[in-house]
Amino acid sequence: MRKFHPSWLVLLAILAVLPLVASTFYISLLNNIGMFALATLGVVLLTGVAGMTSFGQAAFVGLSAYTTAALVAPSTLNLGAMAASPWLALALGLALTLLFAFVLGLITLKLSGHYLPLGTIAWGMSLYSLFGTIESLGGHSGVPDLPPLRIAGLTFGDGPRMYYLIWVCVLLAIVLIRNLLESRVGRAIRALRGGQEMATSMGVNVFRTKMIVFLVAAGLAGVSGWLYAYTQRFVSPAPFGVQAGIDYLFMGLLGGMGSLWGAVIGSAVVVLLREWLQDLLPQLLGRTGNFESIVFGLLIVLVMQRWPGGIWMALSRRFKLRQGGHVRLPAPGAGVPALPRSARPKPNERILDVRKVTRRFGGLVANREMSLRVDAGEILAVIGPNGAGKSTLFNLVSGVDVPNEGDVIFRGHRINGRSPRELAAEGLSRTFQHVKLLPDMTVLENAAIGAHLRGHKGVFASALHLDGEDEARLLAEARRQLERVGLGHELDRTAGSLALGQQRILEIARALCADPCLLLLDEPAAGLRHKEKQALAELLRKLRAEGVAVLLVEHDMDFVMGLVDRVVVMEFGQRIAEGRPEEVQRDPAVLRAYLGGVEE
Ligand SMILES: Nc1ncnc2c1ncn2[C@@H]1O[C@H](COP(=O)(O)OP(=O)(O)OP(=O)(O)O)[C@@H](O)[C@H]1O
Repeated sequence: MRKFHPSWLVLLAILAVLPLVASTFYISLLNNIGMFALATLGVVLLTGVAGMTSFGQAAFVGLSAYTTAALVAPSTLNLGAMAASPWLALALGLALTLLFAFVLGLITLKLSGHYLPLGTIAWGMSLYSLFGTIESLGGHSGVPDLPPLRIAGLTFGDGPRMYYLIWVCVLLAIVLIRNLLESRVGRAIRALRGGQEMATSMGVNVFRTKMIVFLVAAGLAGVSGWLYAYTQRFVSPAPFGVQAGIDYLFMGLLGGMGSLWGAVIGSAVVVLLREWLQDLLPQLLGRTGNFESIVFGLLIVLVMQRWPGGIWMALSRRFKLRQGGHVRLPAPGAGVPALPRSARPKPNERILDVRKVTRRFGGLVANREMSLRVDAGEILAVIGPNGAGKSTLFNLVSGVDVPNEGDVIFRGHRINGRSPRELAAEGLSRTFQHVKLLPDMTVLENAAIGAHLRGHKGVFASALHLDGEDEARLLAEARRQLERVGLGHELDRTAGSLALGQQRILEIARALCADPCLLLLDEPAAGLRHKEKQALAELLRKLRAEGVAVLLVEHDMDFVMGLVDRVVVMEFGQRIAEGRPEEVQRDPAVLRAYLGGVEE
């Protein structure tokens, strides 16, 4: 059972008491804060957690609000008593919002860089225009006279009852999303920020995961829109334009994109400040105008400059609150059944066989008829001067790139053109030349991303916290691998606080969580101190003894020569030597390549 921090009780008590002491005016402000917070939670999830900037959240709120209005307002479709059911309005509002989000997601989520935010602006503008042009929905004048919300004989006006309903929705959303983010699916969502290459190499279906985030964010906007329609009892296009989409982003930025509570704080700051400034500024300046927008602009610049993590981050640092939620740390030896393992290769089984691969970039031949093989329980290093073609070869083997000619055979199967995700499922796992960890996530969570394909629970089970056993097994596996590589005492630390050497070892633990039979290491010793290199070499020897095949691309000769079984030397895209370290060190072609000449 998940433990709740005592501050939850305090918060619940405050939220319960507020409408009893606040005036009607402040209750309606609190209602607005709650509705904004719901939609902003979606923005935090999309932009803060998954790294996809969206200006289109307001349009989804509007879609749901308009669906509700169309069903329940007497001036619109007038579908009779059945259509006036708030549950039907909620279900249809959500369904339509999710359908739109799905279609828009299909079109825009494959866009990268600034094309995605531009895409969200485009659909935000289109939906806004659509709301204003449908005459049966009142055009730009909107839909008036929605009936109040009635559930189980109770009427929810814009007073305390509505307040409780809105804030129950907000708290429920926070709990469900928090559960989701601390699960296997949540780690995949958070991995999106570490770059698609890392996520996909760990077996994450990047497009599907983006779509999940997108739909969850749209669903939150949908609930917010439904509540909005019943609270305001009037729906017009104005609150759902691109400007409103920017406001949601501001709320997230002000509150803090790194935390779900940032959405609540940002919404509260914007709603309250706007209200006060709208009264105060005209009095101070002696004239009316949209002055609060100028103040907001300055405020955003100031907050971003002073507290780039937003107000929530600044507060939690000030009061030393824990960041990043509570990881479900598995107890050591807690009797959690181990995850099933794939069939182990036999000793000396041929794991990787690269046969005469050629890769051309225009007129440049980066790899020319390159061949090499790696067996189980063997460490092979590929070395060569800068530009020799090592990274190209690494990309061809890891599924990042496809050879023009030749074959890459992995455990007897040709894998040319297979995606890194498919290769991860087959037992090929990798680390990166420039470490790709999620610095704010714990060591344990980072490692557990590697076990993504070995878990099965999806979004609903995770959000409802019905993934207990699956999650316990994944985290126990992550713990086992961290102990295997010597990081068992750092489970709860954030990955960003580790030294580079430990980060590289953490990447190896993450790769091991996938239960690989081939480890691909891209310059694993780069930037390490002497002692860290020794620790890394020790670990790789241990893995070799356990039957793992290791292929590493490396520049550091001392590291390579003292560790590996065989070396392949490349120059100008070709293999110029292959053999045991002591053999290649004496090879005249190798000496020529490295020293520019050899004395006969
Ligand atoms: N995507 C690409 N497009 C065009 N040329 C490329 C591409 N990738 C690599 N090359 C070229 O292929 C050659 C081999 O590059 P590669 O990065 O594989 O060498 P390397 O041995 O890994 O070098 P380093 O040790 O400096 O990383 C270089 O001349 C490089 O400029």
